[in-house]
Amino acid sequence: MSSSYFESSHLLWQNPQPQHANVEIFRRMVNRKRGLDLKDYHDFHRYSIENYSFWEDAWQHLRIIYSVPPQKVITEGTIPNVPIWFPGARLNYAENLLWRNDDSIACTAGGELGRVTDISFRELRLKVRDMASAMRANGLQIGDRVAAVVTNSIESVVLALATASIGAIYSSTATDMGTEGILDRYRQIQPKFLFFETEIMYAGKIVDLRDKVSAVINGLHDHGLKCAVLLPSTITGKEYDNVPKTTALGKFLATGTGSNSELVFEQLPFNHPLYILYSSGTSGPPKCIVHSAGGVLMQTLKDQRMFFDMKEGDTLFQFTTTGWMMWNFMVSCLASGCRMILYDGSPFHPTLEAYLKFISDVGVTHWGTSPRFLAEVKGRKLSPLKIASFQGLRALAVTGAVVTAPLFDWAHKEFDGKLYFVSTSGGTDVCSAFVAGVPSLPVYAGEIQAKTLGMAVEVFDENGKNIEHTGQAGELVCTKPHPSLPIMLWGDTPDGKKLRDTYFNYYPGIWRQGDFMAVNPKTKGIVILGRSDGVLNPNGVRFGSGEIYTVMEKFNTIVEDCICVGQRRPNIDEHERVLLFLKMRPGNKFTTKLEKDIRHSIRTSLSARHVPAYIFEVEDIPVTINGKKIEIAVKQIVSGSNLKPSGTVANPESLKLYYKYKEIEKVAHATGAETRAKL
Ligand SMILES: CC(=O)CC(=O)O
Repeated sequence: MSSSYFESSHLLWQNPQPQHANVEIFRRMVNRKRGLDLKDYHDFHRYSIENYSFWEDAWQHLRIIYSVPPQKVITEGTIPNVPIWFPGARLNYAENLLWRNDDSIACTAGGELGRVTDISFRELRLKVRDMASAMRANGLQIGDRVAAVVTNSIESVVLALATASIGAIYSSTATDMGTEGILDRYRQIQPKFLFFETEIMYAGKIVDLRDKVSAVINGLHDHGLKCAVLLPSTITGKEYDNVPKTTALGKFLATGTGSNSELVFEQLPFNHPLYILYSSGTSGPPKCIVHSAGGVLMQTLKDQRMFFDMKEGDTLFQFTTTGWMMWNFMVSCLASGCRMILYDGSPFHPTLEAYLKFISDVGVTHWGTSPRFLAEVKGRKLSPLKIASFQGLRALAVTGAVVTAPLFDWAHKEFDGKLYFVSTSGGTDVCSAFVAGVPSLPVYAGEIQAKTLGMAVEVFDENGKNIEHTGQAGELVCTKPHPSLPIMLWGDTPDGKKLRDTYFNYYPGIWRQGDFMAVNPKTKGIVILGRSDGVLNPNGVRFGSGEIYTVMEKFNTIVEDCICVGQRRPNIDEHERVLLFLKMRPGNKFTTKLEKDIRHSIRTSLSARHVPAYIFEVEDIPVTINGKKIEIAVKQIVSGSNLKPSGTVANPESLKLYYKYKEIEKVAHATGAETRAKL
């Protein structure tokens, strides 16, 4: 196993006033309330995982709005390992987000067209009231599913909150999801209501979605759909009402009682379902992960306030579509009295500069983005501060993929060393973070600072032994329950067999996240090395693709993107072979010299055993519509499987490029890779 994970780690940033961080205020409150002497974040974390009373403290500190208090913190549920949190409590997620009924701005929406729209908390509440009233008038009830194929807009926030106010369950996908991908999801959850965009703009192109609407409605025939509502064009505002079996939004809203109605927040148990999110579905049908209203509320608020250090009046811009859990995560910031920025469209259109300027101009204090995006800005040699002032920006939060030390360094330098760089990792499965930045702890480049409060994260080896103290990499597991465990997988048996098989079977009774991680014994910082099903294992040395990506960061002005996978052909290969595929930036050539430099860098930064067997140039790297590299599909293809691309793949054609590598010897010979590998 490699011990190189922390070699490039170094101190990058320290909060000049750590005592003012929300997490420190919370720690002091717990000390006072419980008569404890928790000295620092690490003490606090230990307390939080050893005492369920921590969650009672969090309930109080996060100021959860409820009508009936809980009888206790936790009790056994019907699905083994998935307890019921805060039994007896009654609350409503939407009520917790809409308490701030004033004229401050709740959402600012922008996009490629350059139009910026603000909506106040008061106006948002009225819109939610009107939507909920129409939904009720059309028969929506507690527990019904509302599905949406929508852009990241004010309307999509209204839909989610109106649904939640009624106690129905909301599920959205992005508009670029293919028809089959949408049907794979919505056929399973059988929505009663469906909301669909009709016309959108992406990368400067007008996309008419009406054929997709028809195909989805036909595909949901006999799956319980009662009402399909079309949103007006996001470009012209025009209402389309000529798609069979649909109603235009204006007509739909007119069926409600509008200003004559009150916004009613149904008072529901803590673990009442709120959202259905989906596993990526790149290697099988997507799983429908049901999250509870209380669980999402507490965990997202905890993460935003404690780890992003968000305070009332702050502004969060999370770049996301409505099909990624970060959208659901972001929406909760309203509960902290914060504003959120909703951006719809490509960050590269009309220009990357215009997009960066937008973020600065709308006064973002907390900017959530992906390492891939930052790597692109870096690769294009752009300096954000030369484009805009970013006044007010305090935190840069990155998630969605492995973040490398050079990327931390670049961001730190580019923002004059002033930003708190928060790297987090969690997932759709928990709609929150397992590990994240902690604003009162030093930031080390290349490391995520700590495990989040209440999350009993450990590192297990293949035999279920905790190997965290060794600094070696293993599986990220969570050994105790927390409030945002999925309450069920939709369509599962009552005893939760599918849920248990998915998360609790590999290590009996213990949550296995499917990520490969290591903890630095010196700093307690964490590195996530990629998905554990993509772990590379040539000649018995196990490592994560993230280690190779860290090295490849050095080449990012020449190589636009890359993907590293293991090839294992049953009955042909004795050992796994590591293959690295490069997509070159336009105008750059894949040369023997570049390959030699890459091999040298990997050998010296990691070890000779990390050096890929072959390096190839490819035209495209497959990614999900959330921008994640799809290693598992490429691994399966090059190892000889035939794979039907799922609707989650943003560029399904790209997968075809990898089939020829099944016959690796032939391709290596024909492309000269065989000779280059020996140089
Ligand atoms: C918080 C996350 O971990 C987001 C993701 O990668 O899906």
